[in-house]
Order: sequence, then structure tokens, then C-alpha cells
Amino acid sequence: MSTFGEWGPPPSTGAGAQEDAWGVPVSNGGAADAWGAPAAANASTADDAWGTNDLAEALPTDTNPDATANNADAKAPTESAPVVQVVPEAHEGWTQPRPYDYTNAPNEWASNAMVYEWDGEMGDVGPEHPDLEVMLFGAKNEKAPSHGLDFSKIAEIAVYQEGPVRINPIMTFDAAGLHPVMLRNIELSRYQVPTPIQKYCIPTIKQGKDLIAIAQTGSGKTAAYLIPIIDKLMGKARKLCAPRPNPATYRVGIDPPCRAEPLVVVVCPSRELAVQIFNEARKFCYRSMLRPCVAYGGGPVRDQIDQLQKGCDILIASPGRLIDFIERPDVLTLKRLMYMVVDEADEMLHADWEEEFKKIMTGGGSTEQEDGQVKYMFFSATFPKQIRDLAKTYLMENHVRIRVGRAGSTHENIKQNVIMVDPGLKKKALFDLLNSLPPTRTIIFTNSKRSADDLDDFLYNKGIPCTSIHADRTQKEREASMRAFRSGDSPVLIATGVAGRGIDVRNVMHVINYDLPSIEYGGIEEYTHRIGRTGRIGHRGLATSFFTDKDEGMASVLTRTLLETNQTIPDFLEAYVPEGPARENLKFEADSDFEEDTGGDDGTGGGWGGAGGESAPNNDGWGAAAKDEGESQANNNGWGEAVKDEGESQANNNGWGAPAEAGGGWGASGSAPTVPGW
Ligand SMILES: Nc1ncnc2c1ncn2[C@@H]1O[C@H](COP(=O)(O)OP(=O)(O)OP(=O)(O)O)[C@@H](O)[C@H]1O
Repeated sequence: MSTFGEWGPPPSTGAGAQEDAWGVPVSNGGAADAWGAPAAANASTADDAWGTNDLAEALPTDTNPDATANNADAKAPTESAPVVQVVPEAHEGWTQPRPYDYTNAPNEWASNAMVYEWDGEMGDVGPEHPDLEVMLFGAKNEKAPSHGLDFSKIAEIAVYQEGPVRINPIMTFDAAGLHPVMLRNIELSRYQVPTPIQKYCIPTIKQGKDLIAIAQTGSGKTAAYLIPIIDKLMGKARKLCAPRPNPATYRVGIDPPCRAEPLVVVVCPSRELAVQIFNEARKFCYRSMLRPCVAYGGGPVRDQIDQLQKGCDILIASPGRLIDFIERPDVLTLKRLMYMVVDEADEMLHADWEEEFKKIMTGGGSTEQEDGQVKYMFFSATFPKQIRDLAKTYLMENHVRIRVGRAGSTHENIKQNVIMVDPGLKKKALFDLLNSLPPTRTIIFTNSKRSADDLDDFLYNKGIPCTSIHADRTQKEREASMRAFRSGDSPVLIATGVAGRGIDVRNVMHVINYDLPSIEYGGIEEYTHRIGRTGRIGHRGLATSFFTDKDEGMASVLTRTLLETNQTIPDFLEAYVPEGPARENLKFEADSDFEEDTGGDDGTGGGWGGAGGESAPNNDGWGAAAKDEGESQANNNGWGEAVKDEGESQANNNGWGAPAEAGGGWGASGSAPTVPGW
């Protein structure tokens, strides 16, 4: 097996430091030593550190024939796809690569997935549908898709809010005043406690407020908006929903169609993400009259229209297809719209989408909504201040802003390695890297479609069971690729940025930035989203990034990002480590809307290097789960009072926490409509 040293310099800190970081003894020779990575051969130690028990069970291998039974995402390998024997250069634990079978491609589209069909004769709540229930939530005896070992870490992250209205977080789903059917759907989803962003967003949305919500990747933002929105509509569906045929008896093409008049639109930047959110909506709408649909480019227009014409109350869509349908008033109107959710909002508000976005937000100019009828909400893990400012132009004055941790911060559960690699040896480095670790579900990101194709061929021919996805693939290929990755048939996915945001696949243990995102295209936000495909909902994961001379532009902000979560800094990034107090008080873009951006040193359009971070009292104002009781108490004690200037924190106002050292911070500026900038 080749070792690290052949394709790039060894990590400056040496194997020992990396091992310490993971606390993982390694035992499978040179490569693993170099990486400090857990060894496949040493299952017991690897399992402890990586949680690879789950992983091993999830991957269908010859040695683990029962694997699929324990994985809700998994399905039996596609029988029609021939297994091609390739030279087994790859680690022996990998399954055999399977080529995409063009001739027998299944004629199934994600948009046609079964939803709960509410019979026109039913009351507000429909009876259970055992087969659909298994499809949506997995079998009852199936192992729960548990949150990871470090779920508590999620609960420790400080939560900040700004806005004239103070939100009392809910501590449990039971305490949220949810419809019994929603509570049951949450239970079926095996969610035991709300994540921090859910604790705040559920009551915010239930109070009918516009919202900006920022929380780290994999922290449950999708459910943070779906649960309260669907819940609010559930009991009133009969009154609010547009007339529709009885889906149980409706005959497509024979019975007169109805027009889709959704109450909710969720818009997001990628097709795969739209499908994923649709699948979540299918769960939370179970046993209700509310009918979710999905519309995305590349999928069959006719099929999607057929679905809409059976009735559509919750529409999840990617922008192009949504506009296409908005422009066909016989197919879709937004006149009943009550909730507009923009997921991956900073991406959707990017200048590249400006035209489309305006059209969507005005419903194509054809809406007949009354002022205030539509509640707008923006969600993302990254949300640069300039883009937040733009978002605010769509929101009511009294909107609420919730932020969990620093906007754009990476998760401590993700171990981040950055490796200097000779550009000419990247492929070899990649193969050695994959081979030095236990076979794990892995996403490899490239910056170009050609490079993704190239790597797919290369790894496939080496015996790595991989698949790939990028914008030049047909939608059928893209869906097949995601299915193969989710099921474990092809546990290695090579992707361009199309899979960088939002995609949630269980047990992705490793993300590799074969190409680092460049400052011009995506920058550190793209990095944050990409590595966030692992380490989700309390699980741990590894992110490895190949660094070359071309990546100098990312060096400074990348180094600060690594420092923020105490990652090992490689030698070649040492020069970018801030000195003195700046090392302790790392500068990132302004988090609070009361902070000034002073221009950055990263070419990020002046976003970085803003006003000195948050002060101690802010950090303990809206803090850890342990302080939740204190939080509600604080709210009850009048935290909602107006404050006079941004330096005066709420904490100071009622004696929670120490005096502020610096102005700003989301928790700092309180409730005041009197504060400039609102
Ligand atoms: N309260 C909860 N308990 C357990 N699991 C949860 C809970 N809420 C959400 N999840 C699960 O956590 C995973 C991640 O959620 P989700 O995809 O919504 O994250 P996200 O914050 O939107 O991430 P990203 O920023 O990457 O889009 C999903 O598999 C979801 O089903």
C-alpha cells in the first residue's frame, strides 16, 4: 500500500498528534499511521472512535449480508445491474463496483413517490396506512436512525436571537402544543428531543412571525420549519386547502384536473435537495389532508403536473421548474400561499439567482395575496451579513432572527484535515487515502464536471464502488446515483457543488475536498456546506481537503475556521494563524446585524474581518441546554424590553452575565425597534 509521503508532505504535527485528536490507536500499517486514521483491520478500536458499528451495518458487504435490514435508506442491490469484476486494487472491504445500467434504468421518479392519500370522506385525521408508514418511517423493528453519540454537543451550542419579540424556547416536542397527529409523526420519525434550532423556530413559526434562522449543517433545520408549518395547517386543512378531487378515486387524464393552490412553498437551490425535503414533508403530512408535491428541473413535466392536479398544499421546488409552473396559471397559482420558506437562503439570494428569486417572491406577479398573508422564512447554515440584509427586505419589521453558534461555523464533531498535495499526484493521493481507511460512505467533491467524470472512471477501475453526480447528467442518472449512494450499493459519491448543500445521507463518515472551493466560487461557505455532509445530528465525521498552491486565497479564512474548532493546523498554514489576542478572538464576518463589516482580507467582498466577535455576556445570554431554564426565566423577567444602544446587552439589562466588552452579537442588542438597522 502506498503511503502518504509519496504524494505530498507528511502532516507537520506527525501521526501522534492526529491520533491524539481522535484518540484512536491505529494498527493497520503505514498508511493508517500517517493519517492517524482508524484501521479497518482493527474493528473494535475503529468502532469506538468512528461509530463505525453503524457504518458497517449500513454498508452491504459480503461479510455483512444483513446490512440492508438495518438501514432505512438501504435496499437490496439492483438485480438487473451486472456486477463487473474489476481488478481488486481497492481495500478488500469495499463492495464490488456496479455500473449504471442504462438499458434497464428503472422508470421511477422521486416526484411520484407515494404520499398519504386523504380520502374526501375523511375527517381531519385519516386512519393509519401500515405499508406507507413503513415506507416513510421504516419498519417498527428496524434500528432507530439514532442521533449520534455527540448529540449533546449540539445541545451545548449557544443560541442567539434578535428581534423585537422574545421567543421562549420549547424544551420538548410535547411542550410545543402540537397536533396529536404531528406528535405521532415526530415519534414515528424517532425524534426524541428538539434540536436547538427547533426549540426556537417551532414557537416562532407558531406565533406567526417571519424568520431568519441560521444553524450549523445537520442540525435539523428542515424539521424546524416543516413541523410547525404543517402543524399549524393540519387542524384547519379542510377550511384552508383548495378544492381538489378525491385522490383515492381520481383518474388522471379522465377526471377534470384541479389547479394547484399551495398554502406552503419551500424553494431550495438543488433538485436533489427538493426531493429530500419532499420526503421529509411526506412524513410530517402523514394521516393529514395536506398533500405535499415536488417540482424540479429535469424531471418529467407531465408527471409533475399530474401530481399537482390531484391537489397540492405543500410544494417543494427548485427555482427553474417553480417559475415554469408559476407561469402556467392553469397549473399553479400562489394566491392561497401562507408560508414561503427559502432553504439554503444565502445561495438563493445570491446575485446569480436574482431574476428568478424576485419572480418567485412575487409569485410571478400574479398573486392576489393580502399584505401580511404570507409569512416568509429564510434558513441556512451560512448567511453572510450582506445577504442577510437583502433577506430582510422581504421580511416584516417584527421578524425574528435566530442563530445557533456562529453563522457559518463548522461543527466540532467533524475532524478536519488539510493536506498539501502535489496537483499532479492528487489522484494517487485520493486512492491511497480511501485505501488507508475502513470502507466508509464517502463524498468526494470536485470543482468541475469533467474532473468528477474523470475520478469516477479512475476509482471505478481501481475497484472502488463509486457513482457520481453533476449538472450534465440526465435527471434519471442523477436520481439513480443518489439512490445507489443512499442504499449503499455505491458508497462513494463523486460530486460537484450540486450535492454540496443540504444533502442528508446517513452514515456519511468522510468528505473529501479533492478540490477545495475557490474564494471566487463559493469560498468558505461552500467549504462549510460540503464538509457538513458528514458529522450530522451528533455523529462524528472526517473531512479531508487537498490543498495546492492554487488554494492560497482560501488559506487565511480556512486557517481561522480550523482554529475555531481546535483542529490541527498543518505547517503550510501556520503563517496564517493570527498572533496575540487575535488568536483567541478570531475574526469572522459580523454575526450580529448591529456589527459593522470593516472589509476583509480574504477577497470575500468585505464580509470578513468585521467587528471583533461577541462578548462574553452574549455568549452566556442564550446559551447551552443547561441554561435553558434560565433562558425562559430571563424571558419571563422582561428580556423583551427595548434597549437604547447596541452596546447594551439584554444580559446587562437584567443582570444576566458580565458587562459587555464589545457591542454587537446577536444576543446583545435586544428587542428594540428603536435600534438602527431594523
Ligand atoms: N430532533 C431530532 N432528533 C433526531 N434527528 C433529527 C431531529 N431533527 C432532525 N433530525 C434528523 O437530522 C438530520 C439532519 O437534518 P437536516 O437535514 O434538516 O439538517 P440541516 O440543518 O437542514 O442541515 P444542512 O444545513 O446541511 O441542510 C436528518 O436526518 C433529520 O431527519
